[in-house]
Amino acid sequence: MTEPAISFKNVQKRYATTHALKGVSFDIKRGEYFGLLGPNGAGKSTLISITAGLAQASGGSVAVLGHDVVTDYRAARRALGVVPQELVYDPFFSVREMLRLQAGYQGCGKEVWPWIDELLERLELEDKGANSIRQLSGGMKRRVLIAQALVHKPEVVILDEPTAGVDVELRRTLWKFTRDLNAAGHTIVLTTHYLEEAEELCDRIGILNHGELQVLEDKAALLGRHPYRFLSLELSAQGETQALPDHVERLVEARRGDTLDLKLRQGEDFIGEVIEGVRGAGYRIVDVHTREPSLENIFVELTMDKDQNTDNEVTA
Ligand SMILES: Nc1ncnc2c1ncn2[C@@H]1O[C@H](COP(=O)(O)OP(=O)(O)OP(=O)(O)O)[C@@H](O)[C@H]1O
Repeated sequence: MTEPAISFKNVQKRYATTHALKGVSFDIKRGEYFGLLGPNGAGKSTLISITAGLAQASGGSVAVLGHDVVTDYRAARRALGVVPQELVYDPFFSVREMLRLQAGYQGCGKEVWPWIDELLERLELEDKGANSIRQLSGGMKRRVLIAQALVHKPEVVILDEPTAGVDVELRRTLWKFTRDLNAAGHTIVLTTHYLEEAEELCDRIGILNHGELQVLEDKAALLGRHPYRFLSLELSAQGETQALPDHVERLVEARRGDTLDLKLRQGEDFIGEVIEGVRGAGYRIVDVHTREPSLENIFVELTMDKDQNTDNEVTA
């Protein structure tokens, strides 16, 4: 099969007062680990809800492995597992019963029970299978939520902010789990507000902003395209100091105690000249750190520029 994992074609969504999606078109390739990012109110959840068949598009279409989510919804739903943000469950079932029941809703029988046990093991829930869900901690419920979306072994998995509010250890477990799923051939779509998470995990990034796809790019290319580098200088004043020269002052992003943070344009602002300028003003440089821009820096820059240049709409 050569169909993309998910194909969005001119997807539109209008609510009474909001144009939440303004014609979004792109493909998520089979087998990739895709990061869907965007500021609050950008339209990510709306796009996911339409893909999952929970909301109807006002225009355009979405297909999962070539199956239209409206006209061929059974096959589309079978191919897709969506891990939602909230767990809706019947508190009287045990974890294992609930997962088996969920598999039943998806049209699967006992053939997936070994897979359910494997999920429990890989999500470190193996000793919780017999517990009722209401006895579980928040972090364990989160893992059950993931298992629930995967009971039918969907080829395409969407994770909607899977690590919001979870501790570092569980975050690591979930990262490894999703990586392993991806390595086993599942396409992963991740939405997250933790940009370092997207930077760590994703092959390709899409950024939605005000209902439009603003960026669709390989992560490496996106990180490489950003023409900045950050320089932090730890200073100690020796006797009299003067104001920094203009060519240094205009690069200053922040002063934190004895540390000066600067943002240098690659190929235009040179570290040697900055250091000379700082020394010339009477400072001793105790330590130097340089850092390439992170996805977070790029995200802020791209989404801020858009706000300032073309759109003054305020998002939630
Ligand atoms: N049921 C609804 N009725 C009316 N407007 C809605 C509804 N759901 C979402 N919206 C609006 O549509 C826009 C997109 O919202 P959406 O929840 O898809 O954004 P998001 O990118 O998922 O944001 P967040 O990161 O905050 O979850 C927002 O302006 C939101 O207020």
